[in-house]
Amino acid sequence: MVKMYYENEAKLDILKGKTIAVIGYGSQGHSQAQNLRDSGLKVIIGLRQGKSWEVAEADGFEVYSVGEATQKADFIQILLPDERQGKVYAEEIAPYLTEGKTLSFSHGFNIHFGQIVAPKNVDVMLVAPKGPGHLVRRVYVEGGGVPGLFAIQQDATGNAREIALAYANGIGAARSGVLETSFREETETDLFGEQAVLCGGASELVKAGFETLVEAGYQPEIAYFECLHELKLIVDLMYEGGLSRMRYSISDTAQYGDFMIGRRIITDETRKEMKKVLKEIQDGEFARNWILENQANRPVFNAIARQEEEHQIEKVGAELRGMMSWLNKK
Ligand SMILES: NC(=O)C1=CN([C@@H]2O[C@H](COP(=O)(O)OP(=O)(O)OC[C@H]3O[C@@H](n4cnc5c(N)ncnc54)[C@H](OP(=O)(O)O)[C@@H]3O)[C@@H](O)[C@H]2O)C=CC1
Ligand SMILES: CC[C@](O)(C(C)=O)C(=O)O
Repeated sequence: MVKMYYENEAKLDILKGKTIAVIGYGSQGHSQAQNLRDSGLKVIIGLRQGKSWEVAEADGFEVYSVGEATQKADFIQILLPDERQGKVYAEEIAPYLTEGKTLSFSHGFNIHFGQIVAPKNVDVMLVAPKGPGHLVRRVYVEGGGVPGLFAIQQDATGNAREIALAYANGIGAARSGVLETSFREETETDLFGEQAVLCGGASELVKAGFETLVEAGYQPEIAYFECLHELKLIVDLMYEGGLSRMRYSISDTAQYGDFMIGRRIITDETRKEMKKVLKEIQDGEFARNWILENQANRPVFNAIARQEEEHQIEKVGAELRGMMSWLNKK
């Protein structure tokens, strides 16, 4: 059984009195910064001028340019979009990354694919909550924590593991458990999960189901409830108690579909394609395509984003959710 670290083995002490610079104040940045501050640690924010800067100041943080924040900090947590990290690192972080500091990430993309190469005299690590940023904050405020991973790429100070675990505690991850991994494993599994299953796979499955029902003449509102809304409630059961908890709660008729029909939807073809996607992640083809797409100012990404906004499921969903006053819409 793999070892899980909890608060008792992930003491905050080594980060007490140190300055943590959270670089970026988006989904992960705002949640990690606020959790660390509420855990009693000193946090400053590094940003460019813009929307996030105003939000971080309104949330009561001292905000600096990325270079200034790096200069002032002992621990630098890079929470910028992956595709921008290489440039910002080279221009604004590397010049101030002096001996003994910690360079940390929540995803290993740039280190693993060689876009950032840190000097030998700093610690390099990742501490990654396994969940979306807004939930990292929400769950912490509720008294829990989103579980996390940590990995050490470089231990220049001899304290890197202790520091990583302290950071994991600060963001609340050690409340529910932190697992050790490597940059390679985190990067490849995270990319595979989000591309093939959680984001890519799940949204295509939802749209395919919705389109099938609507094309057959059923009301789009019914199709929305069936294929998108209820998915969250089913996944909640899996999250709380695995597939068996879902099976306990659903009807036997639904369970028949779970056993017999699901495998007609996720076929050997799909599994073959999943393996192909994983191979492209492992051999760097996916990283190259994503880096090149960004260098070309995202022509394909932008075109598909526009088409997706127009999808009927988005319009019907917005109307229905407008009637659900209890929903958290932040
Ligand atoms: N989203 C998630 O839940 C998860 C993300 N991660 C990882 O966390 C990291 C951050 O992702 P995420 O939180 O989604 O990112 P977001 O896109 O939500 O936020 C990015 C932040 O970086 C700022 N920023 C962008 N460009 C620059 C720049 N050139 N200089 C200074 N600041 C800049 C943005 O500010 P501005 O308002 O100025 O644009 C914004 O505050 C990534 O490595 C990602 O893989 C890991 C696990 C989950
Ligand atoms: C599933 C998407 C994710 O990998 C995450 C929330 O962990 C991301 O990078 O946003």
